[in-house]
Amino acid sequence: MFILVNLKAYPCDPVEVATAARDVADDSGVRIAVAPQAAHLSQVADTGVETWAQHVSPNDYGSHTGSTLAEAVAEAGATGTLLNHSENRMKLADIDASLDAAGRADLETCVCANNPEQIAGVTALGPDSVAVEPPELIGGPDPVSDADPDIVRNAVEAAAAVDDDVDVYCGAGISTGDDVAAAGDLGATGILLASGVAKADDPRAALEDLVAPLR
Ligand SMILES: O=C(CO)COP(=O)(O)O
Repeated sequence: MFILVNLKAYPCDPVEVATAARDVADDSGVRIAVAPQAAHLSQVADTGVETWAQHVSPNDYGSHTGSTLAEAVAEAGATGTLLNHSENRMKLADIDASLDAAGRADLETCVCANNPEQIAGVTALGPDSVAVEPPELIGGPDPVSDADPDIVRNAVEAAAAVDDDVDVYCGAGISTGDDVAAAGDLGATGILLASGVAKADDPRAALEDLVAPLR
């Protein structure tokens, strides 16, 4: 299982979380990546942890004020990017163009979607992975793996029907190792989480709990 920690715009210390994630990944052998704010990418990448951007713009170099170029996040040390997060939804054509931009910069890609129907649609665009995250469960106490297991099962099935080379992750409310194990049992090959680590009093302990069943 791949554990992708999205720090969103939470007021946590990105380097503290990144250092803990690096150590827990090294110790456990579990693949863990951290997706900080764009301005923190270099600091996070300097810890040695696998580093992802939260978004890249659909455009190339040029007159695009305020954009986050795929090339720039790669130069800052990112090796992957989220796209179309529930809190940063994109038009279909822009997801497609951002996937092209990520490809030019050699970034791994994970496109988020609300439900299995959208998962099928974004899988057709050819990302490396997709992540199903029901918006109503994001940031809440109930893990998607318990609260809506069918959405995960159906997302796995929907993606496989389009392209079975695309990995399917799930997220929303995941915060414990039991949640990670349950997501794996439903067919997900990774999880996307945020508050369970970024808002934890002890992010290192939270990460250790997440990987415990995977050791
Ligand atoms: O949106 C998410 C990850 O990108 C999920 O957030 P939570 O883990 O806080 O529910």
